[in-house]
Amino acid sequence: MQVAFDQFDDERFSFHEDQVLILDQVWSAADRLEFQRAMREAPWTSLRDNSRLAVTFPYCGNWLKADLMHSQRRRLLDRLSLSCITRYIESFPNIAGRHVNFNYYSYAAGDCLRTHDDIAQDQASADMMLRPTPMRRLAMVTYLHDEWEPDWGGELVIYDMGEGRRDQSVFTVTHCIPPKPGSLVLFTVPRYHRVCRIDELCGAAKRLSIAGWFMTEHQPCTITTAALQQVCAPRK
Ligand SMILES: O=C(O)CCC(=O)C(=O)O
Ligand SMILES: [Fe+2]
Repeated sequence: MQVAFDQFDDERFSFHEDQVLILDQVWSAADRLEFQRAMREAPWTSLRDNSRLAVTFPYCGNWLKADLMHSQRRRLLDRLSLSCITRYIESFPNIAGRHVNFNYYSYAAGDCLRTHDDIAQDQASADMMLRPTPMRRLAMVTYLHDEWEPDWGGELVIYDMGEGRRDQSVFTVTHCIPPKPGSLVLFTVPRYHRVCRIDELCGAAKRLSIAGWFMTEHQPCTITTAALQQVCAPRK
C-alpha cells in the first residue's frame, strides 16, 4: 500500500494483510533540515570500520552509519506512534520486552546494500536462545535528503521469495521503491530486500536515511530458532 501520510488510516491498515507500507510526505522540508542538521554532527563510522558488517556486506561500497541523537529518536518515534505498528508487534505471543533500534545512514555514489532479510544475523545469535535476543519484527526506513533523481539509483527493492524457498534466483520483485525525500517504508521481517547501487550520476549528493527495526524479546528457552519461528508467528 502507498499513501500520503496525512491520508493514512492507521486503524484500518493491518501488516497481517499488507506486509509492505509506503507512506509519502511523512517529513516536511523543515523536518528534513532538522534531521540533516543532527546528521552533520553525528559520529559517523563507515562500513569498512565495522568488521562484522563489512563481512556481511562485501562489495557494498563504504556507506556511513551513526547513532541517533535522543531528540531525533523521540521525533521519529512520535511520528511512528501508529496503531497498526503496535497491533502487529503485540500480536507475537509471550513478549517479555519491546525494543527499537534505529540508525542514521549516508550512502554516496558507489554504495549499495546486497540482498538480505534483516534476520539472518539475529537467528545465528538467537539459536539455542540461552539468553533473550530481540527479534526484528518490522523494518522501517525513511529518506531525509532533499532531492533524488531516477538516474541516481538507490532504490529499495523488495522480493517475494515464494513458498519458503531460499534460492535467490527464484525471487520475484514485489516493490522497487525510489528513495523519495520525506517518504517512509515499513515492512514485515523476514523479507528479502536490497538497496541498488548509487550511480555516479548523483555527483556529491547523499542518500540520507534513518533505518532500523521494531523488535520483540521473548522469554529465554532452549528450543532452536526454527522451532521458535513457529511458536512466535504473529497471531491475526
Ligand atoms: O536504506 C534502505 O532503503 C534499506 C536499508 C536496509 O535494508 C537496512 O539497513 O537493513
Ligand atoms: Fe535491511
